[in-house]
Amino acid sequence: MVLVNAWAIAQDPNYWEDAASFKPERFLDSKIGYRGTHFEYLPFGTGLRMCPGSAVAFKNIQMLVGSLLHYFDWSLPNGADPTTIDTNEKYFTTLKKEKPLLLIPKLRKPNTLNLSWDQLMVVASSPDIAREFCKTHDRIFSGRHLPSVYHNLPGITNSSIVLSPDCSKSWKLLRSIGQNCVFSSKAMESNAWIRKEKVMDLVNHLRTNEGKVANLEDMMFATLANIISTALTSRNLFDIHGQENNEYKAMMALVNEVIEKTTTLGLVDFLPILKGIDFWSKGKAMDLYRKIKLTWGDIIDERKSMGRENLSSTQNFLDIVLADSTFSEDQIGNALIELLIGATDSTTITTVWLIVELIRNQEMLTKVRDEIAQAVEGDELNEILLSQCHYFQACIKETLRLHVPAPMLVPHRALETCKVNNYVIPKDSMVLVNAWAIAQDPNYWEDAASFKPERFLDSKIGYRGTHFEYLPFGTGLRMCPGSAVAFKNIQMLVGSLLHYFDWSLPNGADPTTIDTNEKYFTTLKKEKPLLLIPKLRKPNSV
Ligand code: HEM
Repeated sequence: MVLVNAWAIAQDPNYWEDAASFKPERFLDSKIGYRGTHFEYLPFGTGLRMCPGSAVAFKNIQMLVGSLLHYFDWSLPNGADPTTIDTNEKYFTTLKKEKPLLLIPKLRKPNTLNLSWDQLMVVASSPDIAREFCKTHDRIFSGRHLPSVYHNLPGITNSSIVLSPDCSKSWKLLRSIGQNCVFSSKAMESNAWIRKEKVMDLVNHLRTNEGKVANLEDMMFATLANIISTALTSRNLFDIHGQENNEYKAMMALVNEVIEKTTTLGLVDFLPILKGIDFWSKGKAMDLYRKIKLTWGDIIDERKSMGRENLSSTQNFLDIVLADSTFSEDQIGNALIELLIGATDSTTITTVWLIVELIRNQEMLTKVRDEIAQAVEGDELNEILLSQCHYFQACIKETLRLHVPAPMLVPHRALETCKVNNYVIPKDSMVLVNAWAIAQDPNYWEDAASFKPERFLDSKIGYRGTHFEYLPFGTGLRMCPGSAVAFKNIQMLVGSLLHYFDWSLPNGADPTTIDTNEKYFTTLKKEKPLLLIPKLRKPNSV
């Protein structure tokens, strides 16, 4: 193996004066270029295997950084001194800045930036305005903005429910297949065994690991992923008992990476002017395609090998889309990934906060357990019995109010110019509904910052999008179709974990001191993982 140490060469004091300093002047009036003809400077290599993209890279860097410096002033978070910015590096095959580059932009000359290059954004922060956007003008605001990463995945929008740019034919087709296989009351009833089986898999795993610290967030995520992947494809994604296996870890990393890639917005989402030089999204898109194939490739191949006749008899989501020749394999992979993310990410967040709130409030926890025990009365826990537990359901609703998992829902897009509340909202504006602010509004919620499940007892307020002061699942045409599924999953999963186990914090810490910091990007999660120790409450009841 022959390595050319371009780093050492570029630091060689025989060729570079004061080599460790950043001195751009050395390149002024110098003939040294990056095309591989000056052997003391080889950032792109040289010879036959030299990087063919050197000039493209140079132009991209020039345009991207040039625009960012021209249009914005940049400061460090918390007003830190720019000269103190961290310059540590990390090295594997490339040499990167170790910590992420976090900076705050401020427009330098607001008038020099043509507004049509910007993305106009409108935020609805009260129930009345949310009603205007999502009920009165529902159809007009039923578009979606496509995150930049998807601009580079041709054809993918035709296989999307969440990100379909409008309520297109393929959106309707996929929503109706989803309705048949997952969302409808009939589908939920026939999938009840899946919920129970996957939750009991987790209960049994915890039983054999009694007394050991459990990363409950990961385990609940894996359980929810198995519930949805079994409903969609008749296969588990995770072996819940093999959490130490490399296969489990690789799948967890893969799914988390896909979630991060599809939900993270890039700079180009806010500054569409950068579209032409957006190599960040292009790279991400190609990687995403590969990851989606890795996640579902085997499962799709397996189902295909069963032959059409057998597929139609089983009738899960994958079988139906495979039998219908409308979708390519890439598109099917995308539809599956989207439903996997939709069904796991927000639901896991809610299960985590529900457990945190109940563990901090022992009185409420006892009330929930007594209610479940009374409903079960020596029987096996099941979702029909759990549906009689009104206080527990009120706790779930209150968790969805106080910890709205998608605080701004999923961004909507104006399909036409429309007047709302005397403001003209131009076509293609991004519309966000601030469901978080609405759920904290003191005009609608007394003592809004406190966890008080009682407020939902004897209240008509439900989560189906008809009460505009409470919109955890959105409302209108683009409302979450999985709200009832999510509710049943949370009920069964958390109900079982509380019924079968006592939970304590590692190192005997006081449960009231459990960390409740949040982190926000498109969803609002508990910042640190939920680590708890299970102890069987009634060993013979499992
Ligand atoms: C606690 C759990 C969940 C929460 C808080 C949640 C929340 C949401 C929200 C806020 C939206 C966007 C609504 C809007 O833009 O107006 C959405 C869309 C969606 N959700 Fe959920 N969701 C959850 C669980 C689920 C589950 C379990 C599934 C599938 C089984 C699912 C599938 C979807 C899909 C497919 C969409 C896209 C709808 C469209 O654009 O037409 N979600 N969800």
